[in-house]
Amino acid sequence: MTMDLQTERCGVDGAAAAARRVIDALVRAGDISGADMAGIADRLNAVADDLEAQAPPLRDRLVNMWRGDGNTRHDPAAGPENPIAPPLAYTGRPDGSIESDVTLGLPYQGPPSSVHGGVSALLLDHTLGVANGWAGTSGMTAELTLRYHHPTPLFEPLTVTARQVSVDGRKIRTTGAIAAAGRTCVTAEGLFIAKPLPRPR
Ligand SMILES: CCCCCCCC(=O)SCCNC(=O)CCNC(=O)[C@H](O)C(C)(C)COP(=O)(O)OP(=O)(O)OC[C@H]1O[C@@H](n2cnc3c(N)ncnc32)[C@H](O)[C@@H]1OP(=O)(O)O
Repeated sequence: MTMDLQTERCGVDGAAAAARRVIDALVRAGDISGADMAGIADRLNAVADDLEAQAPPLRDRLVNMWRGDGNTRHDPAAGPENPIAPPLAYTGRPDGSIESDVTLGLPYQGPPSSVHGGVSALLLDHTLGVANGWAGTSGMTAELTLRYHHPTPLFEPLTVTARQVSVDGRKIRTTGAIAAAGRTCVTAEGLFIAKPLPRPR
C-alpha cells in the first residue's frame, strides 16, 4: 500500500523537482564544464529573488507545512516539496514494515561514487520515524545507531526499509537498512521516545 504522502499533490512539487534537477546538474557540471556559471548564478539568483519577494510570513508557512495530522511533505528525506530530499516514496508492507526504492546521484556523494554516511543516517532516521507512524506509535529519535557494512553505491537502485520492533511504555525500538542489489550496506537501530511536539497552528 502506498502512503498518503505520495498521493497528495501540490503545485510546489514541480518547482521542487526542477530545483532538485538543477542541484544535480550543477554538481555534475562543475567548473570543468563549458557552462557560463556566472550567467547561471545570475539566473538562479533572479529565481530566488522572485520567491523571496512572494514568500508568506514564516509562521504562516510553518502552519501550512504542518497542516493536518498525517505525514508532512517538507522534510529533507521524503518531502516532495523539499528540493534537498531525494525524495523517498514509501510503500507499506502487510508485515508492518515500510520500503522505498531510490537512486542517489552526485549531490549525495561521500566516498568516491558512494553515498555520504550522513546522508544514509538522514534517510534511515526519517525512514525509521515513518515506520513508527505506519505502525501507529511515533516518537522523537533519542538514539540512532548505524553500522556501515559496505559502501552504499550512487547511481544504482537502493532499497531503504524499516520496521517497528517494539513499544515499551514511551520507548519505541525500530530497525532499518539500506541495501543495494540485495546486499545490505547500512543497518540502523533506533530508540524513539513518544513525546509529540505540538504542530504550529
Ligand atoms: C513522519 C515523520 C518522521 C520523522 C523522523 C525524524 C525523527 C527525528 O529526526 S526527531 C529529531 C531528533 N531528535 C531530537 O531532537 C530529540 C531531542 N531530545 C528530546 O527531545 C528529548 O530528550 C526526548 C524526547 C528524546 C526525551 O525527553 P523526555 O521526554 O524528557 O524523556 P525522559 O522523560 O527524560 O525519559 C523518558 C525515558 O526515555 C529514556 N531516554 C530519554 N532520552 C534517552 C536517550 N537519548 N537515550 C536513551 N534513553 C533515553 C529515559 O532514560 C527514560 O527512561 P525510563 O522511563 O526508563 O527512566
